Amino acid sequence: MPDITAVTHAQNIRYDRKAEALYIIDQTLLPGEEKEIRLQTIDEMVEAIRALRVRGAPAIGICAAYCMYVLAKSIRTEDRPTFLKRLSDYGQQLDAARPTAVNLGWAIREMMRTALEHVHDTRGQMLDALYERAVVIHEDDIAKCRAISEYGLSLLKEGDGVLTHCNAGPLATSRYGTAQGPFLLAAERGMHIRVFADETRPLLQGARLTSYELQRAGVDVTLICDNMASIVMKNGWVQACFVGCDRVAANGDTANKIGTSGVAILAKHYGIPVYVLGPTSTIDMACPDGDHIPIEERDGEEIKTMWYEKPMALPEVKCYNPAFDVTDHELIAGIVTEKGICRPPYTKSLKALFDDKK
Ligand SMILES: CSC[C@H]1O[C@H](OP(=O)(O)O)[C@H](O)[C@@H]1O
Repeated sequence: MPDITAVTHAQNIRYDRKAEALYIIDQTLLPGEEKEIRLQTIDEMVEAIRALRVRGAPAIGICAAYCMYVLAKSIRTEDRPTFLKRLSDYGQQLDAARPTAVNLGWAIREMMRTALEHVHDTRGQMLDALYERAVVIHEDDIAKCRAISEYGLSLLKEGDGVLTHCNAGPLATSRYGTAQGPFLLAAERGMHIRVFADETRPLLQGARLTSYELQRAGVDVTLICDNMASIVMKNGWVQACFVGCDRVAANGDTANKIGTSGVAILAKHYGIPVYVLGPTSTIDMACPDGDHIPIEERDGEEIKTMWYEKPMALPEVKCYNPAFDVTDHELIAGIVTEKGICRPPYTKSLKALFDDKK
């Protein structure tokens, strides 16, 4: 029996205030095992982000915010300059774990700003402020994902087919998700949307996570290999593509999981609109275009051996394993944020989002 709420409200990141402990669901074990692990030390936190035990731009930011609180509590000094230096050093180690998702650095800077704002308070008052900021970052994302899901669903009608790439559901965010949020909202409302989920080589976020989330929520999901995207589009089964984002540049160029730009190029060929869905915290107005987005490169073993009983290539074979690529803004029909759907020209429509903040 589908349990939509169990999916939409899955606690991928949980801070236990009584136990004073930070827990995450280890996403590297899904879908076979749903296991919480505790993050206590900087090394455990960096490893968890680097190994994608916690992953997805918003989720990484939320986790980093709680990590900064946990680390602040571990700094035993009453000398405030020393405290701030040590917390800043921890923040730099966390930020270096993965370079592409802008939410990570954004959350760390937000926590450092909070520490500075309370530098003349007592230690207890500062720690309370840091905890409260982490909770606000977490709860804001819940509200943002809900709004993004509503705007995203407004683009679809009963019976539509949608192709998605990688995972941008509750596991990658807080609740509902971004690119997958509209599908869960549709399921809640009894609306039939057919989702084609790319497996998303090499780490299989689509196979392991998206199909796991959508199947359990009772969404009509079909898992395909990445090289099948063209045929499902050609068959007329796809009316739109919904993808997440890790960093959106000021001109609308968007970094997302490797393979996204290929999906967008295919979609343009078949006349299918591509929508990027993500919170404004993923938009980097200081980044002029996609050429300025740092692209994380990962270990080639993720390609050659990670999922196979026997290696699929000779050990000496070179690999190229970028974790993301950049989709040109001209291939994007709209960028769906919690503030609404931005349409081209993005240099204007994205800027307007932040002008609203004033
Ligand atoms: C809601 S952001 C999800 C975004 O993050 C994923 O990357 P990763 O699995 O490496 O953290 C992917 O790019 C998704 O679109």
